[in-house]
Amino acid sequence: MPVPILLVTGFLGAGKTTLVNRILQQADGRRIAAVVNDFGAINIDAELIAGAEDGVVSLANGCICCSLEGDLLRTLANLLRRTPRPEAIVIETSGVADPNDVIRNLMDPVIWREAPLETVLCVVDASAPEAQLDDPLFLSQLRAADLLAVSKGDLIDRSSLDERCRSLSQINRRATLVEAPGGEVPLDLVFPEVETPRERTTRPKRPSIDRFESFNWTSGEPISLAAFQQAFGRLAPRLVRAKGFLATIEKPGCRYLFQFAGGKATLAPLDREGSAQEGTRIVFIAEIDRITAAEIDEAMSRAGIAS
Ligand SMILES: Nc1nc2c(ncn2[C@@H]2O[C@H](COP(=O)(O)OP(=O)(O)OP(=O)(O)O)[C@@H](O)[C@H]2O)c(=O)[nH]1
Repeated sequence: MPVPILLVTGFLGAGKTTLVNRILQQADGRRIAAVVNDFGAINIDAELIAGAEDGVVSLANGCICCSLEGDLLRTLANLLRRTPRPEAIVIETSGVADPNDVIRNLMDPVIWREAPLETVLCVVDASAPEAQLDDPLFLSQLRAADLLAVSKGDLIDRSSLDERCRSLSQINRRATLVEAPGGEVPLDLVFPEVETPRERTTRPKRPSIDRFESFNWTSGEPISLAAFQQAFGRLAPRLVRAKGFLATIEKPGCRYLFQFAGGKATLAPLDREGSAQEGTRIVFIAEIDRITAAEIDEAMSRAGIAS
């Protein structure tokens, strides 16, 4: 039996991992394998994906549309050799990935026969500034999609959400658009169980342009939350995305998930046992030349935090 692939794309911080988690929670015993691509060297997303019946494979420190394309094909081949085989495979691209390049690789005849690409889903942050609609990477992700899942509608008013949905549908008229608050999407749209997955056309590969860079910051010791907030406040204006796990002095034994996306920072306790020992690991993502590793270290140490 061929194993259908769901490809999840979307801009940095749009809500891809949140949506993949919701899908896996609804899987109801179906053996779904997840392949998760983190642009940064620290595999945060793979740790946040819980409940993949058939396991999570993490591809970190690069992008499956370019530097990690061989790793993706090898990973799929390994998943397809498993006994029993997964019933479906979800691939979450990194937010910097151009899905066209991933789709072209998935159209490799051997992969296509065994694991046809069934659905390309793009998660779109409804609350992102309107300027995002002109961003070439965003447009590439949007246009490649069969299904547009609009997240973060709760952060804007109803008429702005309707307006944004209209604009998105105009850019990609072929795609089905659904609102996906907190990553919630109807499973029958995600896995439509079509007889013959549709043929896709992709544009020729373009030379990859390095537009974003990531920085890892780690500390084996618990850090002061108040100091971190102070340091992060200085760094935030130059960042597109940040995420990571924090062990804090204020709450020993508790580990936090830190998220910065769409200009908003959140902190939530993680309820994973034994995780406090793992210290603090944060990935910062910025447009190239907006910030340096030394400036991140300097902001941290100025707030009294040592790596
Ligand atoms: N308010 C609100 N927040 C959301 C929604 N969906 C996701 N988020 C939040 O947005 C932030 C980023 O979500 P992720 O799911 O990690 O985004 P991502 O696209 O996987 O991020 P990258 O892989 O880094 O590109 C997190 O803090 C989520 O909790 C939503 O519908 N509403």
